[in-house]
Amino acid sequence: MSGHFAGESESRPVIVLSGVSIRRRTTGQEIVLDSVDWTVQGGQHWALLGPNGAGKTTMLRLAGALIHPTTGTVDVLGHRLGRVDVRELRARVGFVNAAQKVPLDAAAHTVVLTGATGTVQPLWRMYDAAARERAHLLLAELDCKEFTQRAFGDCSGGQRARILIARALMSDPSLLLLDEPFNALDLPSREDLVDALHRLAAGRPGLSTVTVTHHPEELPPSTSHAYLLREGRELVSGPVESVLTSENFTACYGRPIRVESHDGRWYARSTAVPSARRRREPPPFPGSRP
Ligand SMILES: Nc1ncnc2c1ncn2[C@@H]1O[C@H](COP(=O)(O)OP(=O)(O)OP(=O)(O)O)[C@@H](O)[C@H]1O
Repeated sequence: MSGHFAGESESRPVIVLSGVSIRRRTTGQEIVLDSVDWTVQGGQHWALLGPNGAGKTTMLRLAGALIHPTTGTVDVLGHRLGRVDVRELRARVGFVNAAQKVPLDAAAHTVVLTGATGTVQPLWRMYDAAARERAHLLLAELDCKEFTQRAFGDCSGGQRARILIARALMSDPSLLLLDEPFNALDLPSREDLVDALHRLAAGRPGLSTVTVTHHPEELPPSTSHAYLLREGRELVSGPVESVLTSENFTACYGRPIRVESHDGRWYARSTAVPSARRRREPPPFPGSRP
């Protein structure tokens, strides 16, 4: 199965947003994205960060050909939105989000198979032996070998996240979009997923990924670039080490934040004393002198 459109090559950009704005008429012409430019090259691994409501998911949905811009142009895998059959294009992009509808009683292996047809329910007649074997291989690659026959609904949050990534890889996409894949994972599950994404990037040089997250701690060491978004506008973007800085995070979130990197991983913490804590003086010890 080929992961490329005819004429598509890894040296070409896989996502290009040029002067993209999005306005929501339903919310009184609210500007969701404002003149956003963004280029993702083949093999790059991007993190999209920014405060709640900054527009991260909207950018991801543009890259997944799920929505169109109000103004500006969006090219995905070399095809301009508005001039291409988006259903065909969507089938070439792996999209993972928590809202993905999945039958809870379906086995993990079945859920992965449905990625071949892009359906919620399995279309059994469409899956040949090669597809079934591929689903097994992807589950093994994502470290899910032991529970291939376990019902999706009985899997833990971390296991579910990895199963959904395996599902998204069934169509052999050259672009994988992950919307808050670490949501509600405990620490060991988070670390397993970080490790899985890192191995995925290392094992598939042609694959580009974009991960929306709130926490730099969730970024695998393979993350090559980052985009900081604030109120629908680019604050800064580029190579990860030039973007994930204390100065940029402080500007992005409007409070002092220290960002550090160790062994390829990233850590952020607020260095501000919350005003509520500052105001609340500790009560005096009973019997203590003023
Ligand atoms: N379908 C919609 N209709 C109206 N407004 C929308 C719609 N989708 C998103 N918005 C608005 O667009 C803005 C950006 O939303 P988006 O989900 O892209 O932000 P985000 O950075 O992913 O936020 P979060 O971190 O909270 O998930 C928000 O103000 C949101 O309310």
